[in-house]
Amino acid sequence: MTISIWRYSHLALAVSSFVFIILAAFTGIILAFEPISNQIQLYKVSGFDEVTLAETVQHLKTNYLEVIDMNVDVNDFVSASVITEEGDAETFYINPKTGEKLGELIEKAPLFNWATSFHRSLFLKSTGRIFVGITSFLLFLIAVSGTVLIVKRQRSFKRFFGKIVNENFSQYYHVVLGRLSLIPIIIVTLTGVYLSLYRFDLLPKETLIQNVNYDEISETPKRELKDQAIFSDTKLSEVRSVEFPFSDDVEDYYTLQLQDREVLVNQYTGEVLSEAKYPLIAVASRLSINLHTGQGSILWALILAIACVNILFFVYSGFVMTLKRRKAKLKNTFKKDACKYVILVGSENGSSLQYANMLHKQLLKLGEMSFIAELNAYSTYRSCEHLVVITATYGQGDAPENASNFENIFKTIKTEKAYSFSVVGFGSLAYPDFCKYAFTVDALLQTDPNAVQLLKPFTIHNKSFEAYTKWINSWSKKVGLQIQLPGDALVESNKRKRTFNVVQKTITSDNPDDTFTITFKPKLGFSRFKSGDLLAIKPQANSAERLYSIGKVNASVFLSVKRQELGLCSNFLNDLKVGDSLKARLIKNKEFRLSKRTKHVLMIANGTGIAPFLGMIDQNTSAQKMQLYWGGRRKASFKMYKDIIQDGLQHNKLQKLEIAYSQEDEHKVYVQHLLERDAEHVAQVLKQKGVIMICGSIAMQKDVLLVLEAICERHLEQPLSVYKNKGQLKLDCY
Ligand SMILES: Cc1cc2nc3c(=O)[nH]c(=O)nc-3n(C[C@H](O)[C@H](O)[C@H](O)COP(=O)(O)O)c2cc1C
Repeated sequence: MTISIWRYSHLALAVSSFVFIILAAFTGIILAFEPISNQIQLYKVSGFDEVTLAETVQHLKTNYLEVIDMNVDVNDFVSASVITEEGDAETFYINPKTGEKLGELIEKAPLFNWATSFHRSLFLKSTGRIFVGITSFLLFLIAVSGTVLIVKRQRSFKRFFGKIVNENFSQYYHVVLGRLSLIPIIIVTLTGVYLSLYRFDLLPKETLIQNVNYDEISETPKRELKDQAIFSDTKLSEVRSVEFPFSDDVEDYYTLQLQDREVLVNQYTGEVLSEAKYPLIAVASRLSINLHTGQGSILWALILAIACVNILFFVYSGFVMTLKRRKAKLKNTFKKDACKYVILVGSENGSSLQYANMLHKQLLKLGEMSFIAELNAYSTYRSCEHLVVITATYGQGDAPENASNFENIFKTIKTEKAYSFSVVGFGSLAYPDFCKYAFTVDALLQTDPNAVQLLKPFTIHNKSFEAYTKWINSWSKKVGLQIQLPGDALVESNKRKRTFNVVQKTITSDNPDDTFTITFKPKLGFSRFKSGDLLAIKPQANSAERLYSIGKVNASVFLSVKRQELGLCSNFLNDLKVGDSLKARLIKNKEFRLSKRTKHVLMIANGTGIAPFLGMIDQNTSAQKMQLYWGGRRKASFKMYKDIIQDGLQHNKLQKLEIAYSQEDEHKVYVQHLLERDAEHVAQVLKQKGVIMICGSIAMQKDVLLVLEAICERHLEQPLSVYKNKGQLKLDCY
């Protein structure tokens, strides 16, 4: 699949450095805990910020025989190297307010020692340091290319932190965490590169120059430390270290390392003999070390640790996405001009490609000549009789990456003979321009005089396999083929099957629509499923699984099934009798579960789509406000659901029931008509954070969504996608 130069760079950089990145991130997590463990040691005294340098130096001079130096570290712990009254040379933490010993210096734990060496050089000395420096730079480039990809995805810089639709775990968190970790990662990589350059002396040299005029040094006027301005006016928090005079000789002075400069001070008079600002390189090096290691700040160290964990996640999720994209490869057996069927695909992340490949493979299996290509590779197809375009939509109704040039190429190509075309759009209702690019392609194809539209553009929300199967059925009927998709590949996981006993079943002939309800009790009392989940049934050992939306009624699995004349699974279920058992899989369908926190839910269904809602009504113990709009053909169609509904109404589990019959009166009434009639009420449900759930046929879903879109625009002045993004619209149509 063609990918953009930015995505390619992002991927190539990641592939070339991921082993080093993993090692650096892993050791980085360990090292982030070093400054944290240091800081939680209690060597910082209260009121530290108020202590003056004069106070501490005086205490040190009084308490010890000799003082060599004193240091203040990033944690504000003060240490001193002294000769004690007993004549021992010692270095320890002191209380700056008294000069007394507080404790021994913190020794670096062996784990941190190990991690530091590994993180810096992978135990490979200079060679390792070079690798680590390069890895740091590559990670910086990965962050930059990732930023460009996010900007492109969001279609503008301004929307960089805008909402991301959660369609896929890896992709969603790769982007969301990528944005959050961007700044820390850029800082940690740039400082890493800087420290490597510094270590290898590749930065310009700047040295600190001090000029002491030894001829003018004088012992008078002698002053007490507290009267020497440089000591009494300097707070300890401004000091990095103090080197004490080596002897009483007036030419030996104090060397004060302050935060921004070095000052040399006459030990008798307190006169500043010389002072110099640190060179920029030294300041930058110190800042780099602090930013890179998190020294001195628990918060920053924690941010760095989280960024390192995120880096490990990016490696994982990046590879998951790449493998998914690579899985969707295009393979042709025949030449483009020899094929009767041509499938063109517009895809960015590979899922539409997988679906298109399924059709391509099934056509080849049936002995048909099929050719598959990306939309950007559009060309002449001499033997093409049926063109199928399967395309996703990106941005604001734009083409996916591998279809970006299709419109231009299309305009340059002249077809020579008649062909049929059908367009399938993959998209998501979470975006305002649902499957818009599919409609663009359809309109474009209509401009070709040789092209005849075989089917209207068909839209698929959230990669619904059921919806795609439905389209395949319509299309294959039109072209005179019998295509059966190997659904297992997409929907079947390795989860184990359970045994269910049939405890209730209605008789199909009692219902005017050839529909029945059937209830299964899971064996061994299994009850960890919810209304809205799916039951996957294989009617025969080698057939594809069929999925049914279930209701949980009386802790059992409740299905409503329409028997199809030639339907393998519906007839298999219809032949079951009370007492029979069945092996099937329960699939969690999180997207169509009803949260207990939802206060108000408006349920819309037609036909057998009522099943999950009957379960939700039956389970409604938390006083949720439930309203049901159901569409059926005749009054008799409703009979088999009546008991559960009446029980719901009686016990106030269901507050409102609206039914639309399409074949009872002269005028056909459908659910969307009732919704239109109750437009203000529907708008109120959304406005008050209620949820709308739709279950049933795709055709009904389409009509209902059009009405809901219009209601949102008219009454709420917002597109429906806003509510979809907030989780207030849940769909399960097939
Ligand atoms: C950044 C982004 C933008 C999208 N924009 C739209 C859109 O405008 N309209 C739409 O219907 N779907 C949109 N989608 C959903 C995709 O079209 C849908 O997930 C599709 O199945 C992806 O197919 P692919 O994996 O073949 O690229 C968008 C998805 C992403 C990640």
